[in-house]
Amino acid sequence: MSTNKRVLLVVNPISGGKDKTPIIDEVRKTIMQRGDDLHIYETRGEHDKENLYKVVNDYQPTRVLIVGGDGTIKLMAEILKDDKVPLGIFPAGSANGLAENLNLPTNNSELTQIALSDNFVELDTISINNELCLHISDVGLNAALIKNYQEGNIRGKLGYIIQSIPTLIKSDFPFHFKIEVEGRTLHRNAVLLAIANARKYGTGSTINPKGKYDDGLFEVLVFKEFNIPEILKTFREKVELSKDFLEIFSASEVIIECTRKVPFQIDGEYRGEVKKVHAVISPVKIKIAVPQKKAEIKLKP
Ligand SMILES: Nc1ncnc2c1ncn2[C@@H]1O[C@H](COP(=O)(O)OP(=O)(O)OP(=O)(O)O)[C@@H](O)[C@H]1O
Repeated sequence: MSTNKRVLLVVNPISGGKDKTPIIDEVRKTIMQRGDDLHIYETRGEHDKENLYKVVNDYQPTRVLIVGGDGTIKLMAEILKDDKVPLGIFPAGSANGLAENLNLPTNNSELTQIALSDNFVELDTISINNELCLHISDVGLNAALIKNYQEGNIRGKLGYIIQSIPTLIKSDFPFHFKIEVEGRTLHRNAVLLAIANARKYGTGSTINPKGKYDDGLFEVLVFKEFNIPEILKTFREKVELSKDFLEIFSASEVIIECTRKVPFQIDGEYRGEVKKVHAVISPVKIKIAVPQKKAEIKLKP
């Protein structure tokens, strides 16, 4: 067990509509038992980046624990910018896309032990339109759903379910995309085009069965039709999806253009409508504490 760590605990009080007190209490207790030092920062939703830059500079944490969803993990990764300070994650968002891929337990005491442990994975990140993406970004139907969710006032998975039917009715899919990938130019009609570093969405749906977090590549996923039986298949552990439904390209860079503006999201945060998306694998890697073995098996299938 390593001692004398300076642990920064970053808590998003609103994420997932859940009370974070039991997690904070568990972390406080464990840190005290270990004789480590703890500093807690609660996000406010405004000026968090500037505030956290200052906290990191002043406190010089040796470990950062995050209680929140992908948005909060991404915020911290953007501030730390490299893999020197490992992260420990407590999935407490509405849909925990990144954590869904790491096989983390749900029990707070186990999560705390893992978050402070020295068993790590190093994850690739993607720079998309000059913004860091850790998990999945997409243009099309899913981004429209995220926009409607963020404009609605019900948090958590229920909020997404409530918005799904109106999103489907209002959305003007399919969209026509020009895709420049690995020296080829392709034209595709699609309902949704995703750039994925991960295998699963936060809902647990496996959309990128061959995805590896640490191979220096991401996948471009072209969902060509809105096909409910195929969508339901993605919730199984071993997935074989039809090529008429989904086409996949592995790449280190892609340029996507659409003839009209399409809703766009990065790691669950809506970023407006765009006509062009440029994604390239980023030099930033992030180091995350994970359970021994289990996560390795998943990440290197
Ligand atoms: N105290 C706060 N009040 C309001 N918004 C906040 C606060 N702290 C953080 N936020 C917002 O929370 C979002 C990040 O949430 P995160 O991804 O961690 O969890 P989430 O449950 O997935 O979020 P959401 O339910 O909004 O999808 C950011 O948009 C950020 O601005």
